[in-house]
Order: sequence, then structure tokens, then C-alpha cells
Amino acid sequence: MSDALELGWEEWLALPALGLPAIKAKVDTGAKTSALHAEVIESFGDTGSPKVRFLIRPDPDHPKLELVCTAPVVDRRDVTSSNGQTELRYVIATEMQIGTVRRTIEITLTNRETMSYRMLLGRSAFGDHTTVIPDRSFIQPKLSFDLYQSIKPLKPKTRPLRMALLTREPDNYSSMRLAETGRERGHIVDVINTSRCYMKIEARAPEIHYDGKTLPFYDAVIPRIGASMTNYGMAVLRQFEAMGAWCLNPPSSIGASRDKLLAHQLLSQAGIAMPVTAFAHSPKDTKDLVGLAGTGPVVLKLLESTQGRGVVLAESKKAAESLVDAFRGLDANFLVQEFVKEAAGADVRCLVIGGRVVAAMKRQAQEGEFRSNLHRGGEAMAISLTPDERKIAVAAAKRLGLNFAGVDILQSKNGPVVLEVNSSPGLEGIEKATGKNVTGKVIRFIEQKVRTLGKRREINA
Ligand SMILES: Nc1ncnc2c1ncn2[C@@H]1O[C@H](COP(=O)(O)OP(=O)(O)OP(=O)(O)O)[C@@H](O)[C@H]1O
Ligand SMILES: [Mg+2]
Ligand SMILES: [Mg+2]
Repeated sequence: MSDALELGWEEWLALPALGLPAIKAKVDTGAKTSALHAEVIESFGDTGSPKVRFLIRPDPDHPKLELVCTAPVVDRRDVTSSNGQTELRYVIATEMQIGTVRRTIEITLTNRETMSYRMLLGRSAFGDHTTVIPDRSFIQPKLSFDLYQSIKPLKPKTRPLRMALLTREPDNYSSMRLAETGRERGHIVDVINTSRCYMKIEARAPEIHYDGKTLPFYDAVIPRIGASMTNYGMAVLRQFEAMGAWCLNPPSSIGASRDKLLAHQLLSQAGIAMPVTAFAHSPKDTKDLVGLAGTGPVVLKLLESTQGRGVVLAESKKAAESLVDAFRGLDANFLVQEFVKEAAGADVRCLVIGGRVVAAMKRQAQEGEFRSNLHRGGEAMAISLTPDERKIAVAAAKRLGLNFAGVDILQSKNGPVVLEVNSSPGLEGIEKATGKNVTGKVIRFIEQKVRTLGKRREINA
């Protein structure tokens, strides 16, 4: 492919890495660097690899066609425009395709809303073998804004949402899937480490600070708060709410689901079936406590445990009593629960989004193990739910006020019983077992919620 290029004073080009298949540019031999129209420019990323995202409306005649572009920042530079004003601009490097020529060029970002051309092609983009013929236009093949029709993510009416993903584990499967899927659908997703947020508590101007900067307004917050961060995470979430963000799961619901005592009380008040359960801290009458959980074998659980670690089975009354005596010395809350033998080492995880079960899997424990946790070597497979299972899963999520929940059910001889409700359910196991794009459903639910909320806000304004 030859590098020789003839250009008229206006030309069509594409910026494929930015996802822009057609841009009409004015060729300007008087300008050194190229410039591209950009609105709501925001920097993000590490200092080692800074990036910028911006909104572009490539077609001046159709301002509703909006796209979000992301690019690495190569520089920030003072640029003096033709009206003599100097502006500090972001400089990005991206690939340009014009006719058959493809090359990486530097582009400065600036608001060109009032200009007829969204892009200015400056000399540094020309290369060595370019001839500009100033009295001709469109020497290179013409493109069309129709090319944007095949681009799905943004519908003309919808603006991209700004989402915050609150997590201390940005690299785990769930975090990566949520961030990626949100971005694929045209949104801005900032991954924020909950523990690094600090806050200014002020009624009229609440703020959240992060690495020395004030965080902007977020339309939605996706909380992925680990058990060790529940309290602080809830405070951060309340602060986001105070700033007007909508939280996928409200902080109080996350708190309720994490507090096993409270969760059990709330669920049983709502008439949701659960294994018979007794709670204790340091009981004097061990026999009486064990008796509360029925006559058969019992399961004892340390309340602070997760991933099946503090969960033990006592086959006999005697074993249960000596375990209770041991737990009493730990100064910890624990529960004694009827053992649902029929479950046969399996439980059912139902993923509920917005009051509907969108995916379900059965987790089967290894031979000789009653705990089905995947971390304990359990195996997961897709399962179709009975209407009763579906109903109880939805009711449990609703009672705790969770829009996004993983409800764990045991299949007992008297029908399904709820074991626990998780407010940050993992996505890897369920997506792999069912082949369903659960993450996509989460993001679409957020879009739908935030947009109806936005409409309501406009009406009330
Ligand atoms: N009462 C019970 N009867 C039969 N099996 C049980 C019972 N309680 C728990 N199990 C089994 O043990 C596993 C672990 O128990 P549970 O889910 O209550 O605690 P956890 O896994 O430590 O909590 P988390 O899921 O939050 O990490 C369950 O998935 C289930 O397979
Ligand atoms: Mg649990
Ligand atoms: Mg569990």
C-alpha cells in the first residue's frame, strides 16, 4: 500500500480505535496538530497509563447521535486556535483511516460544537507524501453517517450513564465483567476502591474524595462490598446516595443481608420458609439450645464465617453439645440449625435481579462433604426451578430490599427453604454453569431504573 495521499480541503475519514466509522474533516494546512470535537472530557486511569473518555456527536446535523470514546492520553498541551485563544488540551494518539491509508496520528480534544466540522486535519497527520489540493473536496472516497446505524450501544435518545463500581477487587471476574459490560453498552464505569474513599459529611454539599480528587456525580453505584468492609462500605454508599446516585442495592439492605440474625428475623417475619434455627452467643443451657433445632442432626455456624469455613455438622446431640461448648469460649455469635439431610449436599443458588430470577444453578458438594460451596470443591450445574423455588427466591430478595441478590435454597422434604441471601453474588460460577449473560441483565436493569428515575426527576423539577 502506497503512502501517497491526495486530499481536498474537506475529506471523510474514520477513527476505528475510537469506534468512529465516519467523520467529516476540514483539511487545514495552517494547523499543525489535528483536533477532534469532544464534550464532557474526563481523565481516568493510572498515572502510568492515563486515559481520557469523552462524548462525541459526530454528525452536526443529528446531535442526538452520541458516542462515548476512550483513548490513551499521550500529552497535555497548550493549543492556540485560529481565534487566538489558548487552551490546555488533552492529546490522544489514535489510528486514522483515510482512503486506503491508515496511520496513527495525534489529535487534540476540544469542543467544536459551534464549528461546521467535527474534526480538523492538521499537517502532522499528513505524512511525507501528501498533496493538498485546496480547490477540490472529497478526493478520497466519501463515507456516510449512515455507518453509525449499525452501532448498537447508544440509542439516539439515551445518554450514557456514569456508573461507579465499588470494589476492592477490581481484577476479579465479577468486577471485570461488570466494568466491561457497562462500557460496551456505552456507559462510563469508574472502578473505585471502597477503602480509599474519604468523605465530607455536609448536608448541602456532601463530597466523596478519592486519591486527592473529588468524585463527580454518579447516576448509579454498583456495590461489591466485601464482608470485611460492610460498615465502611455502607457509609460510603450512603454518601453516594446523598449525592444523588442510585444504588443497585441500598446500603441498609446490604447491612441486613450481612447480619445473619437480622436477615433470619426479617425473612421469617415475611413467612419465608427456612431451616429451624436457634441463635446464641454464650448460652448457659447448651442442651436446651441444641434441642431448639429439633431432634435430628444439626448444623452449627459461626456467624462471621463465609465460604463454608465456620460451618460444621453435628450428627448426634452429644457432638452438638460439645461443639456449642467450644463455640461459647470464642465469644462469637453462632447458630444451631436443623440439618436438611434430603438436600444431600446440594443447594440451589438463584440469581434475582429486579424481582425476577434470571439464572439458577445447583451446587453439589464433593463426596463425603455436606457443604456445597464452590470454594469447598462443590460442582455447579444449571437447573430449572420449580414455581415454589422461584417464588421463595423472589420473596427473600424483596423482603431484604435487594434488587440484585443471590438467594441460596435447600430442597427439603417440605419444599424449598432459604438458607441465606447474598447481596454481592459472584458472577463467574453462575455465568459459567448456565451460559447466561447475567452481567448484561444487571447493566440493563440499571439502565432501566436510572432512566425511569431520571424521567421522574424531570417531572418533579
Ligand atoms: N441446615 C443445613 N442443612 C443442610 N446443609 C446445609 C445447612 N446449612 C448449610 N448447609 C450446607 O453448607 C453450605 C455452607 O453453609 P452456609 O451457606 O450457611 O454458610 P457459608 O457458605 O459459610 O456462607 P456464605 O455462603 O456466605 O459464604 C451450604 O451451601 C449448604 O450446602
Ligand atoms: Mg453466608
Ligand atoms: Mg453459603
